[in-house]
This record gives sequence, structure tokens and C-alpha cells, in this order.
Amino acid sequence: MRHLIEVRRDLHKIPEVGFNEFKTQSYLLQFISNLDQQHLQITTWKTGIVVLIKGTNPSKLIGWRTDIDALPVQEETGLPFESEVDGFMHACGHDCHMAIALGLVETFSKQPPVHNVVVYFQPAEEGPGGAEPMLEWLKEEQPHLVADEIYALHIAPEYPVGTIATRPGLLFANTSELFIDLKGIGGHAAYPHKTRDMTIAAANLVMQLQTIISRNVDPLDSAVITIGKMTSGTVQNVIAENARLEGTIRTLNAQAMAEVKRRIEAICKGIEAAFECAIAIDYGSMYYEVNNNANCANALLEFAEQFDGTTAYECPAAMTGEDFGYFIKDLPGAMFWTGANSNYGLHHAKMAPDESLIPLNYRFVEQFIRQLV
Ligand SMILES: CC(=O)N[C@@H](CCC[C@H](N)C(=O)O)C(=O)O
Repeated sequence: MRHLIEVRRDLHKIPEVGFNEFKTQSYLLQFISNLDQQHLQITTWKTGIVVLIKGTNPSKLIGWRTDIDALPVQEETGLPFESEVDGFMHACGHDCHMAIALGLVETFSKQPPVHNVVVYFQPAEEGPGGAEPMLEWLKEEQPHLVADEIYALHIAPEYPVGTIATRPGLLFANTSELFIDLKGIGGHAAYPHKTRDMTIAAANLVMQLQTIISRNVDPLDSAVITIGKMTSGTVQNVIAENARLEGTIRTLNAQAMAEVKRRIEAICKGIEAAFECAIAIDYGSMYYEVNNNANCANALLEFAEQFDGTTAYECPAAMTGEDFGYFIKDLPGAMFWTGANSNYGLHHAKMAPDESLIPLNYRFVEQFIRQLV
């Protein structure tokens, strides 16, 4: 399956963000339509694709989900197949995920498994979230395409290739995006007393938000507030009338998320009073935690222990988010990390997974699905 690496490189060159994966979708459709169609049924939803593979003696429908979107990150890997789209990159490995999923569709199209298999090519995992609306559409309009059990993987740069890492129960956090707009009064840089400077207000707000983690979250629990982007003002000698913070909140449970939000709102009220400004908060999209079904996670770990080329690792939970959580909110299923051996982590401009993970994982997942009873 050497060609899957070529496929990954092709996809790596054309990164697209959530619900804009038009070139990606047509590349995937082209690949799938070149396969033997006898056992396949292809359906599209927005920029996503759902492929049903009819099994030889099915008694259930097994789901495999891959995400297909990229990130607004300027690539700095220096690889010969670098992103051709300025400012965008597959910095979260979804290009590898897609190549593995295409490998599955290809092999199952030639040699169908016993059970029916459905492969979801899901848009917008990085945001604003494709899993929840895709599932709604499936349930309402294509109920025969809703899996009975479902699996997915995510590359993990910090583990060697061949590591299959997961755990029963909570694997990934609850997430909520966070957008905060501050409005004050702009004016001349030399007359600050006639203005309400939103650069100063936003800087104070960023610092105060971190006290929620250190002073409001139970030290035996965990949470993250990250402000990934901060913008204010227009030019060096004009005091900023507007500022905007863009970030994300991560918690291990829904109660902690509610408490963090309550404190964000209280702190924003304080900043409004202190800096005489107006603040608007928007929580953007929220992802339900990835809570693995214990039997499904253990089945993956047990299979990885005896599979040639993989090592099972029962890993700790992480503060990453994944809208795959919506798929396994109501269905049995599990997600796992798969080693990608990169010196740079997820979302880094130099993240470069070891591509040998692609043929290995495609074989692992194919064999895992084939042996499910
Ligand atoms: C695996 C991974 O990196 N997932 C993303 C999901 C982002 C969700 C949303 N846009 C947010 O930032 O809250 C992650 O950043 O963990």
C-alpha cells in the first residue's frame, strides 16, 4: 500500500478548513469512484462523504470515522510535498487519517468483510464541528447509515510508530471555543485619558482568565483556558478602540465547564467596570468529551498486543478535544492515538509524521474490523 503515502502527500498539498474541504472532497470522491463499485454505496453530505461497504454475511454495521479538514497554520516543514495553500496546513494529521480510511475502502471494495462497514469522511473537526450535524443528518435522513459500533484514530507525534494508545472511559476533554470582543473608546496615542484603551483591558483580561485555572478549578480536577489569538487596534499611534481574544476552554467534565464559564463571565463584568468598556462573549462551538466504551477500548488494546508491528499502551486522558465524542455519546465505540514519531507536536508548523504509520495503521484497522464478531 505504498500508494497510500502518495495519497497522503497529495492531500497534504491541498489543506482546507472546516466546511471548505471542496478540493479534498473531490480528491476523495475521485479515488473512491475509481474502485470496484460492486460492494460500495457512496453518499455525500456538505463537504463530507459516507461510504457503505456491503459485507458478505452481515449482522451489524461497523463504523470507521476520519476527519478531513486542516488548520490555518503556515507550514514550516520544508518537505518536498509542502502545503500549496499559503497559511494553511494539515498540522493535525488528518491527511494521514484520510489515507488510512481510503486504504480501508479500497481493500474492503476488493475483499468485503463479513459485516457491513460504513466509513465517514467528516468535515470540520477543528471547528466549527462536523460530527454533530453530520450525525443529525444521518439519523434523520439516512438512518441505515448510522453504525452499530464505531472506531476512529488520531495520530500522536509523541509516540513511536506502532504505539496504539487508548483507555476505557474518558480519553479527551470537553471543549468550548471562546471569543471575547472588547469595545472602548479610541483616540490619539498622546491623550490616553480621553480614551478607553482596549489593548490594556484585553491584556488584563488575559491575565485574569488564567486565575480561573489556578484559583477556581479544584486542584485535583483539571482545566485549560488558552487564548490562542489576541488582536487589538489598528496602528502604532492610535489607542485601540477594539480588541478581540480567541481561545478555547478544556475541562474533564460538564460541571467544571459550567463553572469556568461562570467565572469568565464574572471576570468580564469586572473588566467592563474597571476599564469602562463593553464586552461580548461568544462560546462558538462545543465538543462533547471522547468517552470510550470500555469493551471497545479494551478490544483495541488486546488486538494491538498481538498484532505484528503494534504495541498497546493504556494511556492517560488528554485535554485535546475531538468531535468524535458525539459519535460515541450514544453508540458503543472508541478512539485511539496512534504513534507518529514527530519531533514537533500537533498543531505545530513543523509537525511531520513518520509516514510508515499509514500502511501499518491501515493494516491494523482492516484486520481489527475483520475480526469483530
Ligand atoms: C485533536 C485536536 O487537536 N482537536 C482540536 C479540536 C478543536 C475544537 C475547537 N475548535 C476548540 O478549539 O475548542 C483541539 O484543539 O484539541
